[in-house]
Amino acid sequence: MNKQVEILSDQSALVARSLELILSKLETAIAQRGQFTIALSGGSTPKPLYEAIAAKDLPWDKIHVFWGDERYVPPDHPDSNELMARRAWLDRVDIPAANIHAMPTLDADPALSAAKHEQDLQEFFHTAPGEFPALDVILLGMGDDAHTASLFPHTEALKVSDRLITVGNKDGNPRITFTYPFINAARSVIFVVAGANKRPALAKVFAPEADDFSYPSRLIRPQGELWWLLDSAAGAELPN
Ligand SMILES: O=C1O[C@H](COP(=O)(O)O)[C@@H](O)[C@H](O)[C@H]1O
Repeated sequence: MNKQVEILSDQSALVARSLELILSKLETAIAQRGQFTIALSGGSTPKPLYEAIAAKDLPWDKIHVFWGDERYVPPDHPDSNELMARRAWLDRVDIPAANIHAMPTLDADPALSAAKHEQDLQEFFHTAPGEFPALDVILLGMGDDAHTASLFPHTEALKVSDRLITVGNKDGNPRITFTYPFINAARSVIFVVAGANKRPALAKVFAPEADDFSYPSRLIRPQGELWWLLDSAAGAELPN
């Protein structure tokens, strides 16, 4: 694992650096493999980044968009991660509908949605059950409880290591989420984290010793690159 930590002066510098890094991974992926695969995070932090990506002139037909997690709500619900990304980015550019690989959220049983999405991913990446394909970039956020994607502290999703997709649990409400081994198979994992409220969780995630099940972002140890892009409010108390 190649881990890099950058602390950016403010939110706009954080967005600019995140954009620069993603565009460099996109250029390499398209030059080497003819397409770029990226999984998006939800929450509030990445919205200005998605708006900045939408303003670029990119080869949209070669870009495939996935989500690292989704709230179990219809795609037009205000809490939907898909809706946020569509409004901020995808609805503003000429990306083919077939390149948008949203997580299903309309089944009676979230486990069925997770299984369907797993199958979709296996078909897209031409992988067999039990194999973990490598996305070019997985963007992640981190909650102030150190959750990432929908891998929440002390939940069953943290024990799932034989699948790509599983059902997360946020205070009793289901979510759909990438599993940690699937995230760890990515070529680049990029955390984008902002705000002073994230400092205590970051201290635990960066500590040499702490419990992975209490601080799930610690489980993210990818085979490829691991980037932590932080604004100065989030990164203020990290050791140099
Ligand atoms: O619930 C979620 O929260 C995390 C962190 O969100 P933020 O608003 O603190 O940036 C996010 O990464 C995840 O995708 C989302 O579903």
